Amino acid sequence: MTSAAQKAAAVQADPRGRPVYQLRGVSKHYAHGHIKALDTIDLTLREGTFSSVIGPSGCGKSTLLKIMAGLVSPTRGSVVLEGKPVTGARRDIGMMFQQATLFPWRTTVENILLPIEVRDGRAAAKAARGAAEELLNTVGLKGFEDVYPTQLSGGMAQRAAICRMLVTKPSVLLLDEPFSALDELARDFMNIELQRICLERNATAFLVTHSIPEAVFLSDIVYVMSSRPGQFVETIEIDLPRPRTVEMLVDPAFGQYVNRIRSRLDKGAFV
Ligand SMILES: Nc1ncnc2c1ncn2[C@@H]1O[C@H](COP(=O)(O)OP(=O)(O)OP(=O)(O)O)[C@@H](O)[C@H]1O
Repeated sequence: MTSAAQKAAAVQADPRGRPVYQLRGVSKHYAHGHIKALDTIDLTLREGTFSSVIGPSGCGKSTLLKIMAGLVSPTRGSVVLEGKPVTGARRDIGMMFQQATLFPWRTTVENILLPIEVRDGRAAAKAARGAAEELLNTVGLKGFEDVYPTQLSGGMAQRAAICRMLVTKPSVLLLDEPFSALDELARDFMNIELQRICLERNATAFLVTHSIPEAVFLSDIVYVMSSRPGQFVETIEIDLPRPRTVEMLVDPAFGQYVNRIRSRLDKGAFV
């Protein structure tokens, strides 16, 4: 069988989708081994799935995300994305952080085009302006192309940051508490936006969050992490229909998932 045929057979054999990201035995120590941040993480992210990790403060969630992004090297273990080891920043990875970090001297559209400008130069960024405007349109920021970040609300700035993440057409999205600085209403709205974007693009996404309802709302799979050194202590598949809606936040089935994760965190993740 050819490798393409083998791949197709493997996908057919597993209805959950093609493995995109694979972490095997990933551990991370800082300070010459004095701080053990992560311990033997195994993780497979499948194409088109949304996964979250939740755990106590300082358990190693951001470290895990940075290792996946190629920004930090693991002490042990391997990280493979689309069959190739992750050894540094990659074009096919999109990232979003708690703060939008837009440059105040650049307009909204210029901020969105920055990754293309840095990567491919000014001419390429100029040529991509139409695509950037299209993205702004899809997140409800039509008409804000030429305003400066100080004129955007927190939610609008994060929507611009989503566009900046998507403009290079990444195949995976790594999200480090992207909406935690927003108020609850704006956060619910942004989570619905994020879900829509991921479903439309069949994106593979991985989210770090402190919010149990947010993890349940967005995810197909939630990984519960122990306190440092972080290990996965439970993997919970969220079997709720998509698209998920705000009404589902008060659904008993939703509440059961939230309670299950909360009790797991109470029971062991903090010790
Ligand atoms: N560059 C570093 N050098 C030394 N120690 C570090 C470094 N980065 C993180 N740590 C330590 O590693 C542990 C895990 O940190 P990390 O930021 O990954 O946790 P986290 O789960 O994301 O925390 P939080 O939920 O509070 O954001 C912490 O004890 C932290 O102090």
